[in-house]
Amino acid sequence: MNVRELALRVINDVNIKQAYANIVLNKLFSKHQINEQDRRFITELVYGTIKVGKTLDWILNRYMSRPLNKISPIIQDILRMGAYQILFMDKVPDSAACNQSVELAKKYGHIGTAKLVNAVLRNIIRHPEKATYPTPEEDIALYLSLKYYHPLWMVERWIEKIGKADTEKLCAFNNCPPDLSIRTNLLKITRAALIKRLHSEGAEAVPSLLTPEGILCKKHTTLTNMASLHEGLFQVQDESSMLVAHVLAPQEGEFIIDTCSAPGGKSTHIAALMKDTGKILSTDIYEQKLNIISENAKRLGISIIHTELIDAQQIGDKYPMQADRVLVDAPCSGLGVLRKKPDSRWRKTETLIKELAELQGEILSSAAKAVKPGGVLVYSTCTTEVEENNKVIEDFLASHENFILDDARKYVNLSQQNNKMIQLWPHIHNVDGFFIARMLKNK
Ligand SMILES: C[S@@+](CC[C@H](N)C(=O)[O-])C[C@H]1O[C@@H](n2cnc3c(N)ncnc32)[C@H](O)[C@@H]1O
Repeated sequence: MNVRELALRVINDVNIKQAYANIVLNKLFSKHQINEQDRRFITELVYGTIKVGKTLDWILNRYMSRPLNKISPIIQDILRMGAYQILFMDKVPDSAACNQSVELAKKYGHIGTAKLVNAVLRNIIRHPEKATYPTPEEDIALYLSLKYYHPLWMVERWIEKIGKADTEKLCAFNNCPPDLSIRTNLLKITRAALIKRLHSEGAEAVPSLLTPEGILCKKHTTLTNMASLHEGLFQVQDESSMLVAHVLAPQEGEFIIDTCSAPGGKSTHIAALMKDTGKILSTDIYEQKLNIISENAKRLGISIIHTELIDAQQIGDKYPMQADRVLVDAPCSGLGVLRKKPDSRWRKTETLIKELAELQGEILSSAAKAVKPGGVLVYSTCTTEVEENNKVIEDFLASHENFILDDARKYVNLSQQNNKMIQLWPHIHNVDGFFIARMLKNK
């Protein structure tokens, strides 16, 4: 199988079986002997074709006499991949993109489909000017959705909530790959010493302005090759996610419950802030994910984290009024972290947002019961959507009069926040979109 055929198999698995691109790619790379250059080509082709998604379909339909979705799924993917190489990959000669796609169409279809693929792709090469979108004046939502490869419903929702200009900035931001953000393990090393160490390992590292332990790596070698990672000197974690433990403000010796905790980014941060004293109960609903928390804790030299398989909706009944502080880093739609996973934007739906909001409310109510009187409850998500954020908290406070909203801004150094609840926007704060609310239990 050549590289394009391998990429096609991955794309087809993602589009037909709803497989996760990173998982299929990892499996592929562990099964086949593929050199570094080919790996990079396959990865770019797979992620690019999937990310540009519906925009490729729109373009292809402009060159086809019958709709793209009326032909077989594998031929659709061959066309998408071919069009992506022609229009978005500068280094691939058009003729190679076209000829190789025709070969794939022969193998996975018949002579008729091969002719179709040849005709459509040659037409794109000869007449690239036909690949146009509606103008912003004609249809701003469709224009932004096509130009920045985002689902139309998402763009419409954001235009309504934050306006056209911010929606455009947000969509553009989501298409830029992030720097690697890491958290210094202050139990083992200072941030300044870690930055020196990272430089010696070939990384370009600078301190984050948002948190005292954050570091941004602009250039670095493959993570798994970095000795400093294996020595437990840092944890990969976005800067905005690091703010959560600071808002929780755990104290040495306390008992903390972290309810939705895998893979343990926040649990291990909390442990470091507690100088590895006291106890943290880190729970999740997936056993295999709990193992990852334990592995991370071990690597980072943390002893106070205990894991337990438990649905967060039951945590309050199992540990009533026992914890000094409880963190609910809730399962969410993840609309704040779209830049991290090129295939994720196409998996989201508006229904998902509504369903999650219900689950989040239930988890929060149960978690509230686990907080001691006088204790702290922190709720966070990596989404920008108000139904999963402010609305969940407002509903919670309306039905739990023994809790009051604390001002989360007091615990972190943030500008542009005009509410006691923190909402970080990717295009404004240059980090993952995150929401953090802090509440105090008075009885
Ligand atoms: C946003 S992630 C947590 C990230 C984690 N706090 C960290 O900082 O590394 C949400 C987690 O919630 C877990 N989860 C989903 N539904 C849950 C439930 N009903 N009870 C407990 N955990 C749940 C998921 O398995 C996932 O690991």
